[in-house]
Amino acid sequence: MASEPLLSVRDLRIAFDGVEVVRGLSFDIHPREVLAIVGESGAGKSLTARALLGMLPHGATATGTVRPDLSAERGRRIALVPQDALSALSPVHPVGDQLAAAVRSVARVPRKEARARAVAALDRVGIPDAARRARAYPHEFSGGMRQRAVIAMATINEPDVLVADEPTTALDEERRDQVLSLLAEQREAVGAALVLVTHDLDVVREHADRALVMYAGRLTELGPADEVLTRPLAPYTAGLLASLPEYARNRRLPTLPGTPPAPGALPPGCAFAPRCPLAAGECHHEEPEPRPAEGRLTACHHWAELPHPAVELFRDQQHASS
Ligand SMILES: Nc1ncnc2c1ncn2[C@@H]1O[C@H](COP(=O)(O)OP(=O)(O)OP(=O)(O)O)[C@@H](O)[C@H]1O
Repeated sequence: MASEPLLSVRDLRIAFDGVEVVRGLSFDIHPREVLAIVGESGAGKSLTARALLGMLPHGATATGTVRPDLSAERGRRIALVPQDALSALSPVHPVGDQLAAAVRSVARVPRKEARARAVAALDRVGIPDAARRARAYPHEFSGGMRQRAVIAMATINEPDVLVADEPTTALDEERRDQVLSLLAEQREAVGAALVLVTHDLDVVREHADRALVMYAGRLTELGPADEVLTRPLAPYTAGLLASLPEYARNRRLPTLPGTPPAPGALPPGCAFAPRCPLAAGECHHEEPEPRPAEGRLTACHHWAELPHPAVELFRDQQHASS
């Protein structure tokens, strides 16, 4: 990507009680791009997203750098799209007042102007009769309108970076698509980049420019989303793809056997080796570093040996074990 990065993360490490759960992660975020962070539960996706916002949970210690550090300008240059629209809004203040307060928290603008921006933001996300609705309380909004209101809140100050951590997990498929489309449209409207944490490869396919695949707190693969999803270079990415219903339909067993290692109980070498059909030799004693490969980064000693299509790797493994 030609542009100067908006944010550069270098050697990010996050630990609890001395046990590292994010283990030396480096990546950039470019202006206006959608970067999806994917991987199984526990991979460190949420903590990475929270580190960008300067919102790590109590007890976490972090080293490494995020430059520039936008966390002091949270709400203005970087903003969180909350997961749960209801709890993100205060029940005791009208929605428009909450949006106006978000404006005034980062800029000295007169109340009237903040109020006008709040109404414009509600209008922009498609809330009908926004001037009147701005005076309503969250409980007077439907679920869909609340969702719209929190997206308006996240984008009202036109941040450079939006961070959305599984923004649609609690929603059914139809609502999920609506919220993601609205988020995509609003991101475009304010010109922000989006860091999108998700389990859902369909969401990545549809909405992301680049995909950062994480496994056991490390970068496994990073590259253009369509390339990563159609021709993965890392066996772990291939395993995630092999688990999709479109590939798994005709099989009796889940196609990515096993579970990720617990933090603090990592195998020697590559953390994915115990689940990897290609693991051999150095995989069991040397953890692979992310290296450039075909215009991407991949952390695998054997990426060049992946079959095409890569999901065949897991089909073969299944036949061998059944
Ligand atoms: N507050 C905490 N205290 C202790 N350990 C934590 C805490 N938060 C996260 N962890 C541990 O850090 C690791 C990474 O957590 P993280 O939430 O970033 O994973 P994730 O990839 O986002 O998973 P999920 O998809 O389930 O949200 C996990 O092993 C988790 O147990």
